[in-house]
Amino acid sequence: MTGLILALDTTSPEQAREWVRLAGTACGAVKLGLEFTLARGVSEAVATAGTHRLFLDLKLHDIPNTVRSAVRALAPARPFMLTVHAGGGAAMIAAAREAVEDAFEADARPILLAVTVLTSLDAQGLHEAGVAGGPRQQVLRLGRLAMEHGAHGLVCSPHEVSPLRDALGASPLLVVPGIRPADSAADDQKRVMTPAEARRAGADWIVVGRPITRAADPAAAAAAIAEELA
Ligand SMILES: O=c1ccn([C@@H]2O[C@H](COP(=O)(O)O)[C@@H](O)[C@H]2O)c(=O)[nH]1
Repeated sequence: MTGLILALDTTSPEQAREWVRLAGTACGAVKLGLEFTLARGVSEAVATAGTHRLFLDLKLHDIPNTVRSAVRALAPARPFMLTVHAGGGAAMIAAAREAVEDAFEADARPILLAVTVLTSLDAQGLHEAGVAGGPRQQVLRLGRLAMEHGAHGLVCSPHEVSPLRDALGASPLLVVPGIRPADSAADDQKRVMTPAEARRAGADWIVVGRPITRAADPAAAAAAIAEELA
């Protein structure tokens, strides 16, 4: 069963709430990230998510001590999921996990996700950043590292779901952006698949923003994606 997380990329709480209303029961959680929280703060993110499960996608990436403190600071928000960059390394991921264990109440611990390789990067983008090997190789390397050092799951593109399952088995929760319905125009997302393809690959959750929020009819777009996942 693959769930839909709606990415609410806006600075406006009113707009975010309206998208959630339009998506209705199609979405199983909502994601608020840097754009919203830098403009409005974490408390407003919590208020905007309302009764929906909140994925706080802050992609923390700093020295271990700073990330540990930042994760601790998120405890009052009680997010359902939160993200760190796997590229921050073993000690940073372990520090984030320590904070999840010691700062959150047992029934409110978030799922700690490590972002492997951003879905906006293709082989050329990785090469320009000095990474030898393609996205698949790098995702597998970082995915293994993150899971060995305390992450509960990984953020990856739909193209790496199957290789990750082969390498790491069923236990990592795989959360997958880079989702584009068939016939979508090309944009900044480079490693993409349709919702149905991601479901067949074995994604636990797909993350979808603009294909819903920028659609002429967001409610219909969300319903169509939910249908592909059913
Ligand atoms: O590798 C990553 C990690 C996170 N994201 C986030 O997902 C959504 C995708 O939105 P779309 O509008 O569907 O492209 C967005 O909030 C990103 O910050 C990602 O795309 N890729």
